Amino acid sequence: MVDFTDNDDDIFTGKEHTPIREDAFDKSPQEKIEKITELFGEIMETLGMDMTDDSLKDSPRRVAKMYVNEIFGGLLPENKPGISTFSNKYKYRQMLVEKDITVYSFCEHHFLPIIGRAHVAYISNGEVIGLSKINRIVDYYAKRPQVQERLTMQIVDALKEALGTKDVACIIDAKHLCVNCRGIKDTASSTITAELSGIFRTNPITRQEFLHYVGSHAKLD
Ligand SMILES: Nc1nc2c(ncn2[C@@H]2O[C@H](COP(=O)(O)OP(=O)(O)OP(=O)(O)O)[C@@H](O)[C@H]2O)c(=O)[nH]1
Ligand SMILES: [Zn+2]
Repeated sequence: MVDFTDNDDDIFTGKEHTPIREDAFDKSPQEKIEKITELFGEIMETLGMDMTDDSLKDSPRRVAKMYVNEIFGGLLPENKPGISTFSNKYKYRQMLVEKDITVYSFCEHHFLPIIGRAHVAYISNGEVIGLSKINRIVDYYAKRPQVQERLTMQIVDALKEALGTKDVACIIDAKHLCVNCRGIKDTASSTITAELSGIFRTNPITRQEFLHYVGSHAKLD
């Protein structure tokens, strides 16, 4: 069992915490795979699938492994990426933007994909972060059942903590398959969320500069 009380992951805390129970880690990942295999098999049975069919018989285990190890791997705090920061020796004082970060997440209402791009910016307060770590942070929080608003806030919070600055922003532009392929079936629409902190919130020029770099037409005022 993971001792969550000693974990600095924000999975249990903060306004944007992922709703997860305190006994979430009582079962090991392998135990979760076994249980989900059993339960997903029942779903397929109930739908009337022939579970002796060659192509179907291993699907429950495939889905279980995919849930635990891959698409919901961000529910395990031990998968949080190690974030290496360096001191800003070269005194770069401008904005850094990591744009067009691929987002694959899953809507917590329908468990269908959310597919899009994240654009992340920060202004160094003495520390700089390895670029790929920004992509890794996005990926870690995306790999949970999510709503896009919370995902956007979790990314900003993780970077604020890692970099020791409030000057962090994130915009996500994503398509929700629960809107596109079922229900209202609007294939054209996408969703933009923006979490702007520190100077990105207080200074319109900084905010416009960020929007200019990411080429967003979003009107945030
Ligand atoms: N705010 C927010 N809503 C989301 C997100 N992903 C999906 N939703 C919405 O969650 C809502 C769930 O609404 P319900 O009425 O309970 O579900 P439903 O009957 O399947 O709704 P329809 O999709 O309209 O058919 C839907 O309107 C979804 O579009 C998200 O990231 N943020
Ligand atoms: Zn949905």
